Amino acid sequence: KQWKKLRERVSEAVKGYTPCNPDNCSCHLSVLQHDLQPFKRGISEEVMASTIQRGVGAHYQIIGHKLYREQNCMFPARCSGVEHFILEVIDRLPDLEMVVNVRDYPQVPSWVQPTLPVFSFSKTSDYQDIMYPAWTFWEGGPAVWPIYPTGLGRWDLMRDDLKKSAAQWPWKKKESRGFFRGSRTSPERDPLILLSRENPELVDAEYTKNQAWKSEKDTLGRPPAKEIPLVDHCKYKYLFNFRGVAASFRFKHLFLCGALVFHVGDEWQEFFYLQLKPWVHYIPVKQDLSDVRELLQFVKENDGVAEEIARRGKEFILEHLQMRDISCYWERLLSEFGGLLAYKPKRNNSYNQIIHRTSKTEL
Ligand SMILES: O=c1ccn([C@@H]2O[C@H](COP(=O)(O)OP(=O)(O)O[C@H]3O[C@H](CO)[C@@H](O)[C@H](O)[C@H]3O)[C@@H](O)[C@H]2O)c(=O)[nH]1
Repeated sequence: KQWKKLRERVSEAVKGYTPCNPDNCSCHLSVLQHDLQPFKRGISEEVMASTIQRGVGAHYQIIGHKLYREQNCMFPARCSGVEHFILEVIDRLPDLEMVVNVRDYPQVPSWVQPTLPVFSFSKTSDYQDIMYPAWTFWEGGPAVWPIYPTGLGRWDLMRDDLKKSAAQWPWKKKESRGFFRGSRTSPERDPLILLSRENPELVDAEYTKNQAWKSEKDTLGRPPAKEIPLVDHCKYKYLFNFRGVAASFRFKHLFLCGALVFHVGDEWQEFFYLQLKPWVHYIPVKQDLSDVRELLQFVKENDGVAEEIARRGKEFILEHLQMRDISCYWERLLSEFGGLLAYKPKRNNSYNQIIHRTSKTEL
């Protein structure tokens, strides 16, 4: 009786949910249409020039199916992760140019006019950046010692590893506990760490180091915890996702464990988040975590409901976040963006052509 309301919330959400059309990455299409809306009357050469001049990202040009970039890229591995996908689809792209922000934080606040076209991987509704699939689907993700020394990447390989681990940890074998490992990139994570210290049976959540770690203050007064690879998260039923600086890359991985994802806060987005629905695919948790105890209790006492949400979440990522969906999103995004340029971009001869030795995902 106590859980009637929450059970109803789940069944209503499931009833109201229509699975999206998997053809041509159409699932995520409304996101790029929304992001490109401010530019529907065209992007002039002047607007593009002032975007480039602001220096908030790397200036790319695609001319005659070749990719060129200004010399500088703030994070070369991130640029490389972006270029991988562009090169995959370049034969089908029109001539265009764009500015790609490879920092974590978005750059185009909604209140600033005119809206400048800047591509960023993540934003909140306070920003008008154009979202693109993050570099980390290929390379350039955060380096975590000793588990991901060269940086989190290769979503294709990660998908396989996580699927294998999920098979070893079917729902019935998983431990009925909340789990989180990560660094203190946002203090919004603190309440879960504190809850774990108070009630380790309910949730096992600890801070690890990142490159910015200086003292125990950065791990909330305790020594940093040992890093746990994402595949080893699969032995727990309830996995937590939080924003960090911007969105956290871990969100997509957690689903593939076949675990129930507790998604804290709903401000920070990546291009695929919109199609994941609260109660259908994951458990939404208030940003201040004030409802987390109740939610953990609910899923423990309604194991069948929890298992079904976890199953739907995993299925969504398996079906709609494949490597081909990433390439397809890039292609549609850049094709439509190119169509909005109100001028013909001219090649900057000081830029080098970008050629990757392996630009095919299968290699
Ligand atoms: O023991 C651990 C610790 C971390 N991770 C993973 O390592 C990645 C990095 O984790 P964390 O240090 O917590 O950073 P995040 O806050 O998730 O991500 C930061 O780093 C990203 C790339 O730099 C940014 O885009 C985010 O906005 C920023 O908050 C995540 O995928 C974690 O799941 C593990 O698998 N096991």
